[in-house]
Amino acid sequence: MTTVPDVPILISPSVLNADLANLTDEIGRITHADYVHLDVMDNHFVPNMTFGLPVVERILATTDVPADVHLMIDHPDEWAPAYAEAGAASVTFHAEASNAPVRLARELRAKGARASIALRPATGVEGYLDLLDEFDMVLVMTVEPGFGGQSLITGTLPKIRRTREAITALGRDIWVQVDGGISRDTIATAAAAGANMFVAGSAVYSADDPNAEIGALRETATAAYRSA
Ligand SMILES: O=C(CO)[C@H](O)[C@H](O)COP(=O)(O)O
Ligand SMILES: [Co+2]
Repeated sequence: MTTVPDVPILISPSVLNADLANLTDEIGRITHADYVHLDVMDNHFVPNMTFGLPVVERILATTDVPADVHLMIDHPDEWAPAYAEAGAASVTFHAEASNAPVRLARELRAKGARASIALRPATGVEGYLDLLDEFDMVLVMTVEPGFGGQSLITGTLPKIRRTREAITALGRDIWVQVDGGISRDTIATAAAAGANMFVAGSAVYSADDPNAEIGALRETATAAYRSA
């Protein structure tokens, strides 16, 4: 982890585009990561399906890298607490899917996880600014959730900026995560807008040396965040 004034710069590789039949080995290739990002999809909230709690539990049991679970599922109020109970360091649920985001965040925190709320590209942050204190992180989706390997939607950058401004005004240590289309070409823009935690799937797993790629991403983001 690198820290710029008050803010840790964190790289969380997504295993979505890794070899899902060899997850232990694939996670073993990202030992320089701060977190491992686990995309849970249910084929209802998004038009794709990955893995669920039993697989996440096995990953948690076989890796020392803290897990950053991204739930792209309906009914997170019902399902998310089990991921915290299983030992995920951070649990992110979608604002669009939750009926009671504050209650759920409190439950996740009570179970020892960082509580995080995700916003699809079309979901504004304004409705959540008064609730920021209830969360440890806001995930600003930089692609439509569902698939890896997409291009970052630049129209999401103002939302990253607005979220960071509100957090700074509050004076709290709340992280801003970006997810989707993050690579050496785009990470500086997202960091300069105020993101401090970066999910990168295809950029890390298509690299010959995933750990070297993580280092390069972290270095670029740190420089961009500092100079913003
Ligand atoms: O949540 C996600 C997709 O919904 C993934 O985390 C994300 O897309 C990572 O993949 P890439 O870095 O290849 O865009
Ligand atoms: Co994700």
